[in-house]
Amino acid sequence: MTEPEITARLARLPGWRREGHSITRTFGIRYHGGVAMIVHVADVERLIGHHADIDLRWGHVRFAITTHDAGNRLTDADFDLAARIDAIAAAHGAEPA
Ligand SMILES: C[C@H](O)[C@H](O)[C@H]1CNC2=NC(N)=NC(=O)C2=N1
Repeated sequence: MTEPEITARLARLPGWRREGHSITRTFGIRYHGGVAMIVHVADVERLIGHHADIDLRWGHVRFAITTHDAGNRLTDADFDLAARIDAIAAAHGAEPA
């Protein structure tokens, strides 16, 4: 993806931000709720064949997405997964953090 493409896709995903060659978002959620949310995300990841780097902490969970197969560059699949994570987060009552 070109830089203007990345900027345009990111603008349509409020809450996600660029961190180097990844896009990231943190949600507030209680620890065990975070575990349940991650299981749900993992099911969707398996379906679409694309996986986030996930960091679960006490009270929040952070997702970082890049395409490893493309040499850690941002691709369409990253933004697709981000939108799916937003939907799952909403279903689990996760708060924007
Ligand atoms: C064979 C399989 O599709 C690849 O290894 C997939 C799996 N999930 C992946 N997820 C992410 N984020 N980047 C990848 O390059 C990637 N590659």
